[in-house]
Parts: sequence; C-alpha cells; structure tokens
Amino acid sequence: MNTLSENTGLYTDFYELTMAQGYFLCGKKNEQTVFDYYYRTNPYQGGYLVFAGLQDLLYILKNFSFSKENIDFLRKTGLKEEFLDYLLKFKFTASVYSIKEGEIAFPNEPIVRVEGNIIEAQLIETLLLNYLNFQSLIATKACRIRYVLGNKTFADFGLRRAQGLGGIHASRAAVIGGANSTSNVYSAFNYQIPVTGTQAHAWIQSFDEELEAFRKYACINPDSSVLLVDTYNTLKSGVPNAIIVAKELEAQGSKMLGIRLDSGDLAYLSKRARKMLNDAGLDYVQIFASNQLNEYVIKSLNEQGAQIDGYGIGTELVTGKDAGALDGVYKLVDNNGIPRLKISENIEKITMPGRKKLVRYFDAEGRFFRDGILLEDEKTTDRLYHPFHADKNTDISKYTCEELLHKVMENGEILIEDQNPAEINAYLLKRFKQLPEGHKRFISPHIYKVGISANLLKLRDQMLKNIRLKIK
Ligand SMILES: Nc1ncnc2c1ncn2[C@@H]1O[C@H](COP(=O)(O)OP(=O)(O)OP(=O)(O)O)[C@@H](O)[C@H]1O
Ligand SMILES: O=P(O)(O)OC[C@H]1O[C@H](OP(=O)(O)OP(=O)(O)O)[C@H](O)[C@@H]1O
Ligand SMILES: O=C(O)c1cccnc1
Repeated sequence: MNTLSENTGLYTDFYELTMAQGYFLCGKKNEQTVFDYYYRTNPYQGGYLVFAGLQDLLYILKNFSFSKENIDFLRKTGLKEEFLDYLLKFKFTASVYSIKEGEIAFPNEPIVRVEGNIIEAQLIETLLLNYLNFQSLIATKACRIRYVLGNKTFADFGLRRAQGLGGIHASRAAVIGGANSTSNVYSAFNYQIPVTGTQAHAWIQSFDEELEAFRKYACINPDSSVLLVDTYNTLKSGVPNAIIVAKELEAQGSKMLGIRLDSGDLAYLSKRARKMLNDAGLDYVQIFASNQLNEYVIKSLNEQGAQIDGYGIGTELVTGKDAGALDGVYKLVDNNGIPRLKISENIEKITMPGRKKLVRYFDAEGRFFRDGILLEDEKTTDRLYHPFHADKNTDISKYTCEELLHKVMENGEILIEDQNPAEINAYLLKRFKQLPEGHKRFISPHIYKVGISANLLKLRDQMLKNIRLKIK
C-alpha cells in the first residue's frame, strides 16, 4: 500500500549516488554504518512533534532498487560501469529502528536509526527525510487542530491547495494527527481513510434557484446532504432554503445531515443559523464551517461561543502553515563500530556519536517526565545530564521508563503490521494524554527536557577533545 511501489532508487539526491560510488570504488562498500534521524526545532513554535510517515517509508525502502532504464539514465550522468552493475543488483538490506508512528517526539532525540552497509544507508537519506519530515509536519499541525476542537469532527479538505501530490501523504498525516476523514479520494482508497464531502458553489450556481439546487441534491442524497448556504446570502437565503428542504426530507422520513458556512463571520452566522434551525425544530441538523481555518481561528471561534459542530480544513492543514518544513536531519554516528561525530560552531548542532537508545521516563501519574538518550549497550542509567550544561542533571532512578526505539525492518524486510491512519491516531491520543499540558499550549510552550547519560556525555566530550587536539 503505497504511492510509489517499485524501482524507487532514483528518488534520491545525486550526491548520494556519487558518494555511494565513491564508497564502492574506495573499497568501503561493506563497512557497517549507523545513521540517526532527528529534528532540531519543534514546528509552529510548539512544544512537541507527532511522528508520522514511517509505514510509507518502509514500503519504499523495501522497493529501493534500480531498473534497467534507471541505470541507462545514470550512465549518462557519468557514473562508472562497475558501480552501475552494482546498482542494477542493489537491494536494500539494512535494519531500521524507529519510534512508533503517532508517538510524540522532541528535538534532538534519535527517533529513527538505520544500520546497514554504508552505501545503502547513505542512498536512502533523501527519501527518509522527505517522507518523515513532511508527514510529521502535517500530523503535528492536525494534532494542534484536534487539540482545540475537542470532540468535534474535522475533515481534511486540502488536496486542491497542497504542494502537488504531497497532498496524498498530507491527507494520511492529517488523519494520524486527528482529522476524522478526508475529501481526498485517492488517499481514502490508498490508506483506508473515511471519505466525506459536501458540495461546491458550482452545484448551486448551475441551477436557476438555490432552493432547486438544494432540493435536487437532497433528493439524491437524502441522509447525507450538507448544504452549502453562502452562495447568495447565508441568513436571508441559504439557511431558510435549507430549512425548507430539511422539512421536506423529514416528511419523507429522512434527516438532513447539515449545512456548511464558508464565508463571513463564522461565530455570528453559526449562532444565528443554529437559532433558525432550532426554531424550525431541526436541532439535529449540524452546522459545519470552512474557510481558511486553522488552530488559532478555531480557538477564537470557541471563545466566541460559535455553534459549529464540525469543520473542513484545507490550505493551512496540508501546507503546514506557518512552518513550511520540518528541519529533520540524518547524520552518520558510527562507522564500522567506531563512533563518529560532527562538530559545529553552534554547540547545539554537535552530533551525538554512537549507537544509542531513546528512553522515556514517566512520573507517578504516568505523564512524560524526561526523555533520555543512552548508549545502546547501557542497560539503564540513574541520572540524565543536559547535553551542554552537565551541571544541570536529574536523578531519574525512581521513575518508570520505556524504550522507544523498536526494530521495524531487518535485512530490508518490514517487521511491523500495517496500521491504518485512524489506528495510528488512537495511539497518538493515548500518548497525548500523557503529555503534560504545559507542552501543548501554543504560546511559549514549556520545553520538554531531553537528557543524555553520563556514558554518552563522556564519549561525546572525549571525542570532541580528541578532534580539537588534532586540529590544533
Ligand atoms: N468569528 C470569527 N472570528 C475569527 N475569525 C473568523 C471569524 N469568522 C471568520 N473568520 C476567519 O476570517 C477570515 C475571513 O476571510 P475573508 O476576509 O477572506 O472573508 P470571507 O468571509 O472569506 O469573504 P468572501 O468569501 O466573501 O470573500 C477567514 O480566515 C475565516 O476563517
Ligand atoms: O479554505 P480551506 O481551509 O483551504 O478549505 C478548502 C476550501 O476549498 C473550498 O473552496 P473553493 O473556493 O476552492 O471551492 P468551493 O466553490 O467549493 O467553495 C471550500 O469551500 C473551502 O473554503
Ligand atoms: O466536500 C467539501 O465540501 C470540500 C472538499 C474539498 C474542498 N472544499 C470543500
């Protein structure tokens, strides 16, 4: 189940191929390498990330190979025959460790680890980042929207405004983050997502009279019509006509589902429409709203007492507005059993060397307390240290904990069961309850603390010292 199913080897940046050729010609092709995926900054100036994109990624890695036509193309780029022969027979055989999809993650912690030969681990960098960065960005946006919506429904309406076919993945991520359904039929088909829809202004405009347009639509869809009431005048025409049609449906034993407001002051219009519907005995007719909505507008609508039962959200959701992109990176941390590190002028960008595990610690109420990055062979640790100010440290010996990285792929084969996006969302909901409220707020959220073990701190500092000595 994926949009890209075979010979996906060209979904990479060219430099991955020139490096891979270099590893091959330098005799490094069997070196065993470890790469970490992590991100540096929470999107939307928020306090967390919702991790998404893993299942799609695993399918594409499984099929990461090169067709004969791909190789003919690569020949023209100047890659050498010996390496092209290798690519023609290439199969992805690495292992992947990952946190669960729908898990809540925080900056700078390794959330995916790839272990394989240096060529395969390098070649997939671009794809891995493309899939995980985008879907996590959109799932996080959807989660923020869900947070202000409570139990109200919301549908993804975004495909038309998405960045090209990225909209297919955006709809999946939207449901992982909390959307109930999508208008995107391809994603509904591909990912088993409930598909829903109302009607466009074009339908109303195509008839001489709004009332006739409503009647015809309701007659064809008696129990599922949501009538768009703002084409001419919401309160003077759209809502009164919808009430007439709802009553006619009632007389035939059907119940109209709702109306949709798509312009104007949604708080004011929804309150007026609710009263008009209730006065007509149509309490069951729901009010849906759309029009450039986001988590901030919805929060404001809640505060204004808007009478809206469900939302359709497009542009802001599927483009991840105002974040643009998640800054996830993929860094080499171990080569042939030797930990590696990259130095940066910016101290926070110095990488964490070695094979590592990620452990979450919980307080007595089961809420997230700290995350810890430990070396893989450490069973446990009593104290977590701030990565750059070791004087700040916490005793975590009394806290319960859970390891977050699981082996999800071995020798290029997927080890985990497929889950549909709603199932992944159920896991997110469980975890979101465990996230303390302070990290959820939109303005200056509380920063979640991610610490490292004494052994990792020692390894990193020793390596830094050695590299700096060499440079002097
Ligand atoms: N009560 C409200 N409080 C806060 N924001 C609102 C409220 N009602 C609507 N909005 C938001 O205000 C914006 C209004 O958009 P805009 O100024 O384009 O008007 P419009 O209603 O779309 O007009 P038209 O479609 O006729 O051009 C939308 O982003 C909408 O979500
Ligand atoms: O505002 P968004 O969050 O992006 O939600 C999607 C928008 O797309 C539709 O408008 P459009 O004008 O494209 O078509 P319509 O005639 O169906 O309203 C719909 O009515 C929403 O307003
Ligand atoms: O079903 C709808 O109402 C819909 C779908 C996509 C975009 N706007 C509205």
